[in-house]
Amino acid sequence: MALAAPRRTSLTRSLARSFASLHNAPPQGKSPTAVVMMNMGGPATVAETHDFLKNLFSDGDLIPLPFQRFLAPYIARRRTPQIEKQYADIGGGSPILRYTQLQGEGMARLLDELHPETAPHKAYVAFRYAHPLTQETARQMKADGVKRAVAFSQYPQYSCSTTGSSLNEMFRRGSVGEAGEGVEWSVIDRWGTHPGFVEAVAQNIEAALATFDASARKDAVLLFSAHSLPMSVVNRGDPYILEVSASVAAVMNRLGHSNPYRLVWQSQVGPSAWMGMQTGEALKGLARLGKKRVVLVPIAFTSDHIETLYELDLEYAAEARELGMEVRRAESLNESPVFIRALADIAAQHLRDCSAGKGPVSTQFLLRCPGCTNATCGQQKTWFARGGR
Ligand SMILES: C=CC1=C(C)c2cc3[nH]c(cc4nc(cc5[nH]c(cc1n2)c(C)c5CCC(=O)O)C(CCC(=O)O)=C4C)c(C)c3C=C
Ligand SMILES: [Fe+2]
Ligand SMILES: [Fe+2]
Repeated sequence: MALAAPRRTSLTRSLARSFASLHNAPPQGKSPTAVVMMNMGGPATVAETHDFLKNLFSDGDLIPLPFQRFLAPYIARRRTPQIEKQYADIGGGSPILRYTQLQGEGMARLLDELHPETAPHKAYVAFRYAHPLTQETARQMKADGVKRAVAFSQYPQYSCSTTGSSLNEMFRRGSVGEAGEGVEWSVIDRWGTHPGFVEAVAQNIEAALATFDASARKDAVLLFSAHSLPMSVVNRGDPYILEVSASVAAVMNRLGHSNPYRLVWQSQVGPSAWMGMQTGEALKGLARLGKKRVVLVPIAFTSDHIETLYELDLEYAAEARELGMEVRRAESLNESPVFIRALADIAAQHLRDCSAGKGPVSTQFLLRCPGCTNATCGQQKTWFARGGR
């Protein structure tokens, strides 16, 4: 199939780089407090898919491969056509940069009001596999003369394969001065039960439920769907499964348990064992049991991506319709003002805690997975716990 022309052709590499810093330029003389929005990123155009996949498969914190330097480009090349088609089908690229930019700008503006002591705040985007890459953002921070920086994971729930990988990369860059000399760092590593995040998700579920006939609404099953994790990662003690479950429990409490629900897992890659039950299988099972109304709820990512726009909306929704089901999807957090306020609140509380002497990292952050053998994880945690020194 011919690929659709990229819709966001203006989102080229150079433009993406200029998005590394988002907020208004700080007043002359006062260096900004950097709030670094860390996430995996996605190809802004179809043409960037190969580089995105190559960076992703080269990351030993996400996918440890034998002979990684040789195998990663090979796997990326082979996988590119299939994934290019998916990005073409969702409109020509990933919207993650656009939404992270919008969320970061809104957050920084609110943060100036909520915590004027550390103003001006400036949001930076640091992606692990797409532009602006962590190293590009680090250089921008150095150019801006940043002296105080908050590494703010944009994954609500912590996994060593996601947040851990982003922090490892920032540690590798920051510890050799790429973000500037003597920068004081602190970390926001997880916030999956923050009331503002929970409220934003709950409101999107309520909006989806409202589209069903009033008489049928109460019977609809809420199917929370999160990116799965290989069992090898789960079994070394990674906290992601627990933390996603805690998010779901908090959202259901906020909804007053208005509907029956399950947490299921999507997007597994390759032949190894992954956390289940898989979202597609769960839909089939519910249809078999006569449960024909479902709301799919993305719970582990803060904006749309191929897992929502392609896998949930195109693949699973089509399959479910064939099974005679009525499926809705709760909107991703994207431009939600409730969510943007939550981000600002999380950052403000963190800065208050730092000022109160509670230290640059959370207690939970310091505990490595019991089965972790990745030396960088240990060095990275020690470095951030010392404020980046
Ligand atoms: C919380 C979210 C995510 C976790 C946890 C996660 C773990 C994880 N992912 C892979 C392998 C791949 N993931 C890919 C794409 C992708 N992954 C996430 C999120 C999480 N991944 C997102 C949002 C995306 C899509 C990005 C976008 O559209 O903007 C891919 C590439 C696509 C593909 O080839 O299918 C791979 C590969 C592993 C191995 C893993 C845990 C160890
Ligand atoms: Fe993934
Ligand atoms: Fe780890």
